[in-house]
Amino acid sequence: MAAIIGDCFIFILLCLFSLLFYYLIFRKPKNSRLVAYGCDLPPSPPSLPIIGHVHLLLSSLAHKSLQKLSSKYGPLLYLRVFNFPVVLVSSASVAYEIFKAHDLNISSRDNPSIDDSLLIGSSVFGSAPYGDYFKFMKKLLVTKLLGPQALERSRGIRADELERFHSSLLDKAVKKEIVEIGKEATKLSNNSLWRMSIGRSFSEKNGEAERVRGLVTELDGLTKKVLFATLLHRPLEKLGISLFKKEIMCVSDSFDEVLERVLVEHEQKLDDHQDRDMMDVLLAAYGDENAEHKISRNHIKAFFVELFFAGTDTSAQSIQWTMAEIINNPNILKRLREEIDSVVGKTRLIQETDLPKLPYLQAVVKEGLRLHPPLPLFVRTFQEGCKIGGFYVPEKTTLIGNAYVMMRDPSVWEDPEEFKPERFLSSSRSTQEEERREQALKYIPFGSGRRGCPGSSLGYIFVGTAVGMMVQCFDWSIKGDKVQMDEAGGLNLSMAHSLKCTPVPRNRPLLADQ
Ligand code: HEM
Repeated sequence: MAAIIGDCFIFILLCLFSLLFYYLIFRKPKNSRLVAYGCDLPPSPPSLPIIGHVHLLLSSLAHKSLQKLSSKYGPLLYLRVFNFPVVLVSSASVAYEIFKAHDLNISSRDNPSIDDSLLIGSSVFGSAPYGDYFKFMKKLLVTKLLGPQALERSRGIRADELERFHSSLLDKAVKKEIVEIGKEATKLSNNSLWRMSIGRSFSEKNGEAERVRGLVTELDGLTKKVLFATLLHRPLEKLGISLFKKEIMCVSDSFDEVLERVLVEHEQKLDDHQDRDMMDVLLAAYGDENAEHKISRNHIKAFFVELFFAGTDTSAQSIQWTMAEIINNPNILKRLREEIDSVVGKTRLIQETDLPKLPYLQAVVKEGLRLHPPLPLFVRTFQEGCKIGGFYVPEKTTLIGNAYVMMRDPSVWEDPEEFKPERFLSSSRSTQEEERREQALKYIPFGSGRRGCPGSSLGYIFVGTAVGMMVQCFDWSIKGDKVQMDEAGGLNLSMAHSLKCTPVPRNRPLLADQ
């Protein structure tokens, strides 16, 4: 063990010396573009020699340490990862300016690339530059999976999965077992997404489903390392170092194995399929010499990894956080229940078509996402130099937007730390499109612009129906008076103590029907 620590230490020292060497030899004089733009770089807080602000960006609750930084030094800051520029944005007004005037400029993410990896690299949709490949995949994603018509077609699948979720909770309630809400919610979003995109879910019986969910969790655990690799990849790339390659390739290979099986299964049935799912369409494009965009097998697999990573845990975390808030606020639970009982009644399960008639439930979901955005930071790259807030931002600067801070900004939100769904019921909406957009940017759990989340409607459905069903059908008892709401370290905002509670069935007539 001591030898490993010693090796690591020597390795880090070597890296630092090489970087120092690089920094001293290749450091550019003050950017000449500054003069052309006639303005200076954004303010920069004190930094450490050589490494700059790396330690702040990589702290365990990065969104919180960046929150401290912005509250002390301002909403637009210039940071350094060694000699590479990062701009940190922490206010809605600066974010608005960026998305309004520079959306195209920030529509790519300059992530590190490990050849053949399905997790990071050029085949990954979320890392793809804003170009032909991205546009081709996005069009497919909207028409086959996430757009309004596609969601309408797949409604039955989600209704089925919601019923399965309900039965599983009921079973646990009868046995008086404790439920881990996050785990159950992951099953719901994961099964629904697989069935919606490849026509089947993985079997619970032979442990296949558990294994696939485990891979998404492993991927989740890697996010911090991927952020680390992303922030450091430009200095390290020059030294030929690829961070965490072994761990990343290990998870990537396991995904590869699962997805190759599904691909082969689809290839065998391709000719018989009448109603083609997303994988069929991608396979057809893969085999078509004249396809609008030529894609590889790796592109297809990487696309599915991204989809499940982006869609499963985000929705499950939101369900968990929102339920925790509801359990901690009995008045909100009471009001929510009254609304659901009056609109849905007590003899059938809530459905997603009920959601538009349940404004308070929608407000509760939005408030959950405001206080606990599953992705508190969004990361992009400025492709070209530009002027923001009167300051110059050089080309290839990494943009980090702190959505967590923007959605708790006391100058914009009343009682920002409190769970108050009513704030989303007020009808203070402006009719002016511009003002509406600016208003919207104060609320950005799904990011914004061309690279904003394409799954927001599905996300609202997952969270709204799951939370609605749990409130409609069960009372929830917990150990102690209150659920602990501490945040866990990591790139995704998860609960430090996962929500565990016991369901107690509520609606007798509904139970009798099931
Ligand atoms: C409550 C649930 C969800 C939340 C809070 C969420 C949030 C986000 C955020 C913050 C981003 C980055 C946006 C940016 O950079 O501006 C993102 C990207 C993305 N999300 Fe979601 N998401 C959710 C559910 C989903 C679902 C259900 C899917 C689809 C199955 C999905 C697919 C994606 C994809 C593919 C991207 C990458 C988009 C791109 O690079 O252009 N998300 N999401």
